[in-house]
Amino acid sequence: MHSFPRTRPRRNRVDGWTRRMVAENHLTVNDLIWPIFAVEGVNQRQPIGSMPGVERLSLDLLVPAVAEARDLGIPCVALFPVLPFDRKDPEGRESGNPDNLMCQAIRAIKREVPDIGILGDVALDPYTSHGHDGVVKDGYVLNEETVQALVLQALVQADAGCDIVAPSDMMDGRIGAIRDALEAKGHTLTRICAYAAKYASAFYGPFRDAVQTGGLLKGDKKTYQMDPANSDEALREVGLDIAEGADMVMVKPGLPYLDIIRRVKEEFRVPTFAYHVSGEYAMLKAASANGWLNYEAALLETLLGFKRAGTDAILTYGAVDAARLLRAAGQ
Ligand SMILES: NCc1[nH]cc(CCC(=O)O)c1CC(=O)O
Ligand SMILES: [Mg+2]
Repeated sequence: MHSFPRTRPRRNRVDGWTRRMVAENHLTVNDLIWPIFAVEGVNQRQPIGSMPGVERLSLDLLVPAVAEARDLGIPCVALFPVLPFDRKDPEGRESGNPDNLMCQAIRAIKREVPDIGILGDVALDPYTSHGHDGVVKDGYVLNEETVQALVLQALVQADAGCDIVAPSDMMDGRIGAIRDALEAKGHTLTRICAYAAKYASAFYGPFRDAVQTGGLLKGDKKTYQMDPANSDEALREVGLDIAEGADMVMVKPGLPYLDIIRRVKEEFRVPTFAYHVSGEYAMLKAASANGWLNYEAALLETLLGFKRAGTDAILTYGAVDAARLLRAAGQ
């Protein structure tokens, strides 16, 4: 005797309105943070070979691009400076200059586009002549000396009007040191987004092209960034950063670490961001350039995957593309 299934999951997939009604997760423009690269000069628009569609922009072009992102409803941009080599030194001292490119960019954006958030990257690698995120001695990145420099860097950015400082260096104790310094200087509402679980990843290659540190870097960052083998350690790192005063935590890279995002979110229930990093973006672009996948569809699916894993916001080079697609879809 033939029997029919009483429960047919396909019934709820039969048409668009049902699918919309039963969808468990949603991607909106409010989930997007757009990383951007600033360069010195005027009328500079420099494409980055390994990141098609991404450009380094001088401030006269960067500010209107940020205004466009604001008009699309993107809540926040993440700022990265690209310095000429002659402004770099072994200690990365330009990072603490209150009039450096980063601070100029923050002030220009706050003046012209006050209603978008600015997340300022705090790390020494764009400023050091060796490309490491810290002060190096005998081949080792010194912790306390580096933290001191990061505190100064965070303070000049906060003074310039940065809303969120985001240490991406992975030194121990830097969140507490930065929090204390911000409080002492009256920056009580400046938020800290900790790159809490940042892995020593092969997916940062195109970013190092973008900030022109790849050719400088000797060795790797394995003595400070995390081992991709580890997962419990990510929870310890996140726990420490929250205890030290982080307002938001980040997992980086994104797709290969969705399990980490899920564990962090379930364990701590704090605002949890993911960084869909340069190499992940480059993969989508390269495959779509070959006609092997559809960039738009794969981007939106990827970003929705971050939401499903428990992410509150996603740093992605595709933020403007995604915002336009969401708007066109009426979302
Ligand atoms: N402070 C370094 C930094 N900040 C953001 C990225 C990578 C971002 C990306 O790949 O998109 C890196 C690279 C690194 O650790 O070498
Ligand atoms: Mg840590």
